[in-house]
Amino acid sequence: MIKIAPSILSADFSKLGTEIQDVEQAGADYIHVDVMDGHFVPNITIGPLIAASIKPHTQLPLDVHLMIENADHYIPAFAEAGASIITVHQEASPHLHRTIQLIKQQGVKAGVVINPATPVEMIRDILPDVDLVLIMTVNPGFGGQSFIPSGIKKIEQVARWRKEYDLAFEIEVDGGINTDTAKLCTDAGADVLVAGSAIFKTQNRQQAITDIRQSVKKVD
Ligand SMILES: O=C(CO)[C@H](O)[C@H](O)COP(=O)(O)O
Repeated sequence: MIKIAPSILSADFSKLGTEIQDVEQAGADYIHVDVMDGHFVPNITIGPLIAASIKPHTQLPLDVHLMIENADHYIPAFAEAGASIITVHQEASPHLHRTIQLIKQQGVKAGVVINPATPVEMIRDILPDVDLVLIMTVNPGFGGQSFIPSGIKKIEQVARWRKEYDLAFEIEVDGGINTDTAKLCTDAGADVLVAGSAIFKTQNRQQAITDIRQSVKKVD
C-alpha cells in the first residue's frame, strides 16, 4: 500500500493542529514537515518549537525534511521535538555519513534527499545507511510548483539499487504530486508520496487522499 505524506507547507498555519488532525482522519500515513532556513532554500518556515507544538496533535510519524545548512546543529532539537524520520539534503551535507549517523544516534530514522539537478549517483554510497531516500521533483522552497519529470528515472535507479544490494529503505517523492503525476512515481518504485497543495488546498482532504490512492491503481 502506497503511503501518503501531506506536506504541511500548504496547510493553514493559523490552525496547524486541526489541519493535521484533519489529514490524519482522512487517511494520511505520515505528516511531512518542511523545514527551511532562508539560506539553503529561499524561504523560511518551521523550527523545532513548532514541530514540538504539533506533535501532540497527531499519532502519525513526523517526517521532517530539513532544507537547511548546518543540519547537524539542529538534528538533536528536531529529534527532541518528536521527529520519527529526519531527512537531510546531500547538497547541504559535506559530511553526509556523519550526519546520517548523528540522526540515528538520536533514535530517529534517517533519510537522504536530492534536488532535481543532482545526479542520483551522488547518494549511491550512503544507501546502506539510510531508512529513506527522498527524490525531489521540484526545486525545494515552495509548494504548488510543477512536477519535474527527470525524477522518475532517479526513482527507478534507486529502486534497482535497493533490489541489487538487498536493502529496505523507503523511496519517497516530493513536489508537484497529484492525480496526474502520482502513478508515474509509484510505477517507478516510489513507496511514499508527499503532497502539499493537492491535499491541503482542497476542502475535502479525505477525497483528495482517496483520489491520489485511486490514481496510482489505474491501469493505463
Ligand atoms: O518540499 C517541498 C517544497 O520544498 C514541499 O513538500 C512540496 O513542494 C510539496 O508541495 P506541493 O505538493 O504543493 O508541490
